[in-house]
Amino acid sequence: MTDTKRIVLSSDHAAIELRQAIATHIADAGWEVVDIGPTTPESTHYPKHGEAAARKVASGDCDLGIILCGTGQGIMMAANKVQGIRCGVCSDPYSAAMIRAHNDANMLSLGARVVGEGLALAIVDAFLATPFEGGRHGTRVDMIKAIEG
Ligand SMILES: O=C(CO)[C@H](O)[C@H](O)COP(=O)(O)O
Repeated sequence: MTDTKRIVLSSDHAAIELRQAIATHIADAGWEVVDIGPTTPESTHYPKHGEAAARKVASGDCDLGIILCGTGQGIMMAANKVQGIRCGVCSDPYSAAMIRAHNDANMLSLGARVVGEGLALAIVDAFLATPFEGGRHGTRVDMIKAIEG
């Protein structure tokens, strides 16, 4: 585990069970979990949940975020509209490690209709265990930040 501790979780209706499994898994591993729901299975709209989680990270209230929808794609798109957010969708642990190591991603997105629970937990573990490498990757992340203005 890095020294980052506080993780916000959110999803739409397609990913409530997987989100709750991830919350339990990372809390058991010692992370502080801020699960902002939703908790009921009614159909909802992923942009508002992606934005809400992203604002927790962008404000500094949380260090990292994990968000989920059916594919992980829509909620990732919403989160990335918030200034300061770098969120990637991952379906494998290698990519999850690399978005931390090379891209300094502060949010991970998962598709609950794409990955099963075991793979999702492995992806989350890789994301949370990997620090940003800096160096040449810092130059490139600074270029991403400059696009935001
Ligand atoms: O993956 C998603 C967005 O990228 C959503 O979870 C998905 O579009 C929801 O679909 P439905 O309303 O049919 O459950």
